[in-house]
Amino acid sequence: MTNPNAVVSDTQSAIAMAITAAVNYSPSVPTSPCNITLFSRNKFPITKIIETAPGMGKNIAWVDAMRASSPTRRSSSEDNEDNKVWIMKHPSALGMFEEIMNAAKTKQVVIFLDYDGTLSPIVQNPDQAYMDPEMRKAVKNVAKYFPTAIVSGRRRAKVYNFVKLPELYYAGSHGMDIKGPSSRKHQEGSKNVVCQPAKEFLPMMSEVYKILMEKTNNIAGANVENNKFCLSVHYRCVEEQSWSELADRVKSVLKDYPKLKLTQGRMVLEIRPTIKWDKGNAIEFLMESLGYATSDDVLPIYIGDDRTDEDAFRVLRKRGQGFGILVSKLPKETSAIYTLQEPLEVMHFLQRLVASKRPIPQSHQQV
Ligand SMILES: O=P(O)(O)OC[C@H]1O[C@H](O[C@H]2O[C@H](CO)[C@@H](O)[C@H](O)[C@H]2O)[C@H](O)[C@@H](O)[C@@H]1O
Repeated sequence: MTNPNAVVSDTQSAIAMAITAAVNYSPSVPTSPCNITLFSRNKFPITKIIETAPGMGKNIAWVDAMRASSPTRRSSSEDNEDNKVWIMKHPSALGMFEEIMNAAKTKQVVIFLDYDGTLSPIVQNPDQAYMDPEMRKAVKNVAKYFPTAIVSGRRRAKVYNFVKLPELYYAGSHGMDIKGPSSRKHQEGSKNVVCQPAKEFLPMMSEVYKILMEKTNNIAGANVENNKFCLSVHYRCVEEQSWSELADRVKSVLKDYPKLKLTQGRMVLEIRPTIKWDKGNAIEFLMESLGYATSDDVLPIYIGDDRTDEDAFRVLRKRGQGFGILVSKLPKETSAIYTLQEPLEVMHFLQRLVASKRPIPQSHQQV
């Protein structure tokens, strides 16, 4: 029997590209949704923005666009070589921990954390992407020493319900809904931090949500998630032969809403306002709110796993400050500097950050 909330492969979303190209997946892998683990070497191409509402041509079906960007299968020795080169370019943040700490020595570290795939493993039912209590404890401890923000595609209230730590900053809807902590020791007055750059889109988003629900309700497995300033149409549990139909229906809705655009994440189509505001803008805003807009004495660390996190990695690169850390087991094109393989490693990294702040007990000190 299928476990509706089984942890699924980080790369499962890449099956979108591999669906018909037999070379791209093992024939022994089952193809029905929600009980499968399919493999692809690179999920990044499918998470890019694929089209915006006004320009959606019938000929460039999104599934085809995804197929076109699918990597072809290569021999495992080539894979290993790729992995080696990639990991040299983006070393493990755990392996480089001392270097990171050296860079942080005289600076205030600020922590930005993506949620899905970073703090919680990817699961089939988005409503059940729970956080491990040990991970929660690690995040809670980190926030005792460093200003900490969650930056997620989820609606802010929903990601808060998973994380449940009032001392953090939360940027929901891919950064379009930011709020400061309801309790925080680091920054007095920070509870007033609020930013909703797409506020005027709210009635439109509610309207489109209802229409999408109606349009997709007879496609088995389709799930529309209302993330307030963006909408997620999940197809992880949709039979692959219906993906094209689902995409067509979503696109047909968007034809009437030229101010909305369609982007793609892991097994999810995302509908967002066309405004230029992403996770990168969100971290700029938060850095400014924390008083570090132009400071040299700050070291932001952003940990995320998805294409949307690349906007934040790029901002850090541009600032020439801090580090982006990509959570991935597979080589991917990224603007992050370091990598961690999975949420478990994220937890270990956070725990080490906390340990680095704790005084060494006298009995352990070297003389
Ligand atoms: O920015 P994030 O916090 O990473 O949020 C991005 C999207 O995450 C969620 O969807 C993804 O995770 C689900 C649970 O593991 C999985 O079922 C789904 O296939 C993934 O796409 C969330 O449900 C979306 O609303 C977020 O936009």
